[in-house]
Amino acid sequence: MGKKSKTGLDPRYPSIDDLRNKAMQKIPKFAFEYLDGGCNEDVNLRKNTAEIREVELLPYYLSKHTESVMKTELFGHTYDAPFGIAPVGLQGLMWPNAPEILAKAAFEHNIPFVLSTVSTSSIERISEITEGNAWFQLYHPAENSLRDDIIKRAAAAECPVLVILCDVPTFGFRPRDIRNGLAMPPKMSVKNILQIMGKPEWAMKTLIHGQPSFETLKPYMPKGLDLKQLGKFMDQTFSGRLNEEKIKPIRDMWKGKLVLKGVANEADAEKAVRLGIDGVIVSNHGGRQLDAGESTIKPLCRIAEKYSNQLTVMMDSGIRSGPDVARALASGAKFTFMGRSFMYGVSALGNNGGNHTISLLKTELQQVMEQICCERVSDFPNHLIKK
Ligand SMILES: Cc1cc2nc3c(=O)[nH]c(=O)nc-3n(C[C@H](O)[C@H](O)[C@H](O)COP(=O)(O)O)c2cc1C
Repeated sequence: MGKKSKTGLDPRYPSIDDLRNKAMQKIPKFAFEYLDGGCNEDVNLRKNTAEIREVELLPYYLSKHTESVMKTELFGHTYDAPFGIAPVGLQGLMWPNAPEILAKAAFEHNIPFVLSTVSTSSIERISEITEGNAWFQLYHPAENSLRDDIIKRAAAAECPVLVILCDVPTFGFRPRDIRNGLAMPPKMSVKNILQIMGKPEWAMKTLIHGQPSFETLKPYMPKGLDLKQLGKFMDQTFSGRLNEEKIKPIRDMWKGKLVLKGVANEADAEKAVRLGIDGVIVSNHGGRQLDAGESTIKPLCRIAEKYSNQLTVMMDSGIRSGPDVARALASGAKFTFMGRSFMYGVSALGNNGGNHTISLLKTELQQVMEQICCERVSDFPNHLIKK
């Protein structure tokens, strides 16, 4: 651990970019490129952050200011900050034990942690760490019996929010992963072994924690699958294409809050309202699915304007700083999520990565709020410069 600054931050990493650079040094290339990349030519990946950063905020320096508070009420819970940790698959491949490290940090900071179906810790373990506060993201199973079983487990684990995903009807086309022959567990090609040998801490920690595996799915997987069989199992088990017929029974069965993630236009938001969904995450999966699509800030503005009174409108994709969170909130998001930012943090700093990244984002966001004289998160839209 480096020396701590007054804010509790490690002064060597005062930005998400610093954490990204450190993560690149610490983890094998195949794992870093899986985390860092978008799809095809990475056009949408770059646009996500670039276009959020075109949003400008107005400061009101002479206004009366008492205090700036970033606590945010969402689905009946008051979180300490208006951002959470988005679901990320294969987390333990990037850094051993990553989902548990991040879930613990999220719990301690009182922000939401969302566990992916294909993460490397189980629903039950993450629920234990977060005392039943973690959300769960469901990849849609092909078989109804599997769907029902996983939903029952999420309910038994007391997850308050179930997130269903509509933006993965097909696997994204990701040239780096194809070149790297990315597989779970990692393929032991000569190239990959050489990459692992160059990252001794990652290799040692992976040895200690064991090879990452899909812990939530373990009960349904035949034992001893080789790589080819594992790929076939995943293809047969999940059918990512969501539609209204598939959502209806989930809505009937799930008594908690239901969130649709991956919404990218008003027509799907309209359907979400009709289906009785509680909230949407306007998202393009961090630019990993449709390179020719819009950056998320654009549909966010349209969807928030039209549906904020019927749905809780949230957003992810491209957010890399406190000012970015502020820009998204000013553009109409009630809450925001980040995927890569937290994974860079945990890959760079291990056990302290979650805590450091959350503290960094909170410090930056607090500074923006005080700078522009914004006392409550809900006041951000009053600071938006409309173009
Ligand atoms: C490596 C990686 C794996 C992901 N896996 C999942 C997943 O399993 N389920 C899911 O709903 N979203 C997944 N996402 C998308 C994130 O939940 C989130 O939408 C995205 O990371 C937001 O963009 P950002 O990384 O720019 O913050 C993944 C994203 C990344 C970077």
